[in-house]
Amino acid sequence: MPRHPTERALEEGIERDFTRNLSYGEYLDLARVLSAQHPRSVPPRHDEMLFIIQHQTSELWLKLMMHELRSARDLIREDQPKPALKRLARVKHIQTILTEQWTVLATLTPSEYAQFRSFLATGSGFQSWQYRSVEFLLGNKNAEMLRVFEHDPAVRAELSTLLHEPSLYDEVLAWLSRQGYPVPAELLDRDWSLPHQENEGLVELLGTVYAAPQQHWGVYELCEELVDLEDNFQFWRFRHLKTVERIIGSKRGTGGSSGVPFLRRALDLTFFPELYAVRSRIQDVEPEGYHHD
Ligand code: HEM
Ligand SMILES: N[C@@H](CC(=O)c1ccccc1NC=O)C(=O)O
Repeated sequence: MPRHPTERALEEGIERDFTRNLSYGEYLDLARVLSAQHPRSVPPRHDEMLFIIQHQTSELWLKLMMHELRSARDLIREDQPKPALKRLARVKHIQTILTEQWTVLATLTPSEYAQFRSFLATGSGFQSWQYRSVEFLLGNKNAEMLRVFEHDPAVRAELSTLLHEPSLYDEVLAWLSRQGYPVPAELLDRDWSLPHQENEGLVELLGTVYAAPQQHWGVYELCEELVDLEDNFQFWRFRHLKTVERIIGSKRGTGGSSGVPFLRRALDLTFFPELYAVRSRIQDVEPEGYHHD
C-alpha cells in the first residue's frame, strides 16, 4: 500500500511547533483577513459572499498596483527607467488578473444581486480610494472626486497629496526633457492637480521617436509600456461596464450616477493623449518603386 505523500513529508522534518516560531497564518495575518467578510443582508443571502470577496481581492491587487506605480514614477524621477520598466511589467500582470476576475462576478445573476443590493445603501466604487489613487498616479486628476472622502480626513489627505504630485506621465516627460528632448516648457512646470492637456509640441516630439524607433529605443520602449498600461486599464473599465450592464441593466448606481451611461463615458478618457495622437502621424511606407503623380 503506497503511503500518502504528506505522511512522508512529516517524517522529512516539516515544522510543527509554532508556539515559538512564526506560522503561515501569523505572517499573513490571516485571522484578520479571513474574518473581514461581513455580509449585511438579513436574512443572509448566499451570493453576498461572492460580492464581498470580489471587492476585497480587487482592493488587495489595487494596493499592490499603487505600490508598484508609485515606485515606477519615483524611479523615473531618479533617472532609473530600467527598474521602472520592471515595476510596470508587474502592473500589467496585475491588470490582467483584475480584468479576468470579472468572469467570477458575472456568475451573479440580476435576481441574485437584487436580493442584497438594497443592503449596500449608498456604498459604491466611487468611494474606492485605492482606485482613485491609481487614476491619479496615471494622471486622471479630478479634485471633485475628493468630495466623497470628506468623512475620512486621513484618506482625503493622502489622496490630496497624490492629486498635487506629478503623475507617472508627468515624470516621464520631465525625464525626456533631462535626456535632451525638446519637451514644451508648459509641461514641465504646471499645476499638477489639473489633468494633463493634449499638447501639439509633444505630439511632434513623439513623432520623431516613432518615425525612427531604433534611434530612440529607451524612450520608445517606455512609451509603448505606457500604451499597454492604458490599454489594460480600458479593458478593466470595459469589463466592469459589461458586467454591470448584465447585472443591473439601466438602473441608476447606488453612488448616485446614471450607472451604465456614466461608465460608458469613462471609456473615452485617455491618460496619454499624445501617445495615441502620434499614431496617425506615422507615414505608411510605400511599396518599392511606387511613385506619386
Ligand atoms: C454587482 C457588481 C457591481 C455593480 C452593479 C457596479 C456598479 C457600478 C456603478 C453603477 C458605478 C457608477 C457609480 C455609481 O453610481 O454607483 C460603479 C463605479 C465603480 N465601481 Fe462598480 N459595480 C460593481 C462591482 C464592482 C467591483 C467588483 C469593483 C472592484 C473594485 C468596482 C469598482 C468600481 C469603481 C472603482 C467605480 C468608480 C469608477 C469611476 O469613477 O470611473 N465595481 N460601479
Ligand atoms: N454601484 C453598485 C453597488 C456597488 O457596486 C458597490 C456597493 C458597495 C460597495 C462596493 C460596490 N462596488 C462597486 O461599485 C450598484 O449600483 O449596484
